Amino acid sequence: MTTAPAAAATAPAGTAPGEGDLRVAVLGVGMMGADHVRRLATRVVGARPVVVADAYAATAHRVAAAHDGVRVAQDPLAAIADPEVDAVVVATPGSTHEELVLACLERGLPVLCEKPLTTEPDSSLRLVHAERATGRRLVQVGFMRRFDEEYAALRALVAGGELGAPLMLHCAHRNAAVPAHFDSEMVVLDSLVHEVDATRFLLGEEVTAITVLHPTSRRDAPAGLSDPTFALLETAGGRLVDVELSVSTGVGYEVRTELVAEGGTAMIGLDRGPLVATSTGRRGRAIPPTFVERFAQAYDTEVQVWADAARAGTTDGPTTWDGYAAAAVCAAGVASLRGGGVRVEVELDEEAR
Ligand SMILES: NC(=O)C1=CN([C@@H]2O[C@H](COP(=O)(O)OP(=O)(O)OC[C@H]3O[C@@H](n4cnc5c(N)ncnc54)[C@H](O)[C@@H]3O)[C@@H](O)[C@H]2O)C=CC1
Ligand SMILES: O=C1[C@@H](O)[C@H](O)[C@@H](O)[C@H](O)[C@H]1O
Repeated sequence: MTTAPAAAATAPAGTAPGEGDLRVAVLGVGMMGADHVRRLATRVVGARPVVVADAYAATAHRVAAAHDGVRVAQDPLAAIADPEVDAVVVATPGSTHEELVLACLERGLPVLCEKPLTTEPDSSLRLVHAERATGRRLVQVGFMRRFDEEYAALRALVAGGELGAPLMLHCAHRNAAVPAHFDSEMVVLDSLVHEVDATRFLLGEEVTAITVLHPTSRRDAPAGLSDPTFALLETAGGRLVDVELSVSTGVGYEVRTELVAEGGTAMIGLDRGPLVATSTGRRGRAIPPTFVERFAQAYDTEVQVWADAARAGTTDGPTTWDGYAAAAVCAAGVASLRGGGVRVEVELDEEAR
């Protein structure tokens, strides 16, 4: 199991390009990729974006034009082969990750691959082996919650023993909306995958079985989507984790985790920011609209940790094994869903650990 990453130095706003900066290619500059380009250009110290690539050339040109010194590569493989690129951020959809990460490994480039590492365990396992064959750690998987201050604090509480032995986690994961192509299996592969990694991170043990169920769907759920989804994870130590995933609430972005332990409970993810009271009768804290706002600090720290390690010739953070283990749980989750909510045991190739 990966240990907690060292806290990174907080980057000052607006970092000027410098000699010795890590020159980064960002592949896929949709929502996350464009956000990572902005972060590399303005907040991460010692790294800067130099090349972007996207299946839609117009998207790549629009993102490149917003930042000085960023070129557009013809395609992602050309960006990876570019001699002026030292490291790569992969932010294309999960189905494309295996080919792109393999190309980075072949060139010996450090890579920050957005979650999920891949969308099936077999392809993730191939990346575990391919990275190992290089003799180095080169891949950090984008499970950014590990870098969120609240998740780190909850993990420290568990590790410090103040709450006694953990018994259960209650998790809520709510999106106001998801893209039109999202179906019920993507909720498992793209959204639940974060809760799987958070479980492994917080409890320090593997998930061994999963059950995924659908209660009555909200009537206004998008076509192809039964919403909400309920998942029950069982861990190697006999702990239970329940997860409610709602991805079309229309409200905002809410991610909560409550730990139940022998000696007490602890909850993270309550609404943040100032408590506002207005003459119009509103009183309360704001709910962030999306993950971009809720996890802004986590993404910044994640990319800074990655860049610092890459410049030092190492890699930190979630590993290909973490990506593989999460993919194996999610594949079992999809099997559970297809089987109408049956309990499915998770198969892990322990020899590859
Ligand atoms: N860590 C987190 O909280 C989040 C992670 N993600 C992950 O980031 C990745 C991207 O997600 P989004 O930005 O939301 O998707 P998006 O659809 O907004 O952006 C993806 C971009 O990749 C481009 N693309 C697709 N296939 C390509 C290919 N073969 N070569 C080059 N470009 C290609 C698309 O044209 C698009 O511009 C996914 O792996 C997703 O799971 C997404 C949202 C949040
Ligand atoms: O990774 C993410 C998205 O892809 C996913 O669609 C959302 O449900 C998650 O909350 C977000 O963090």
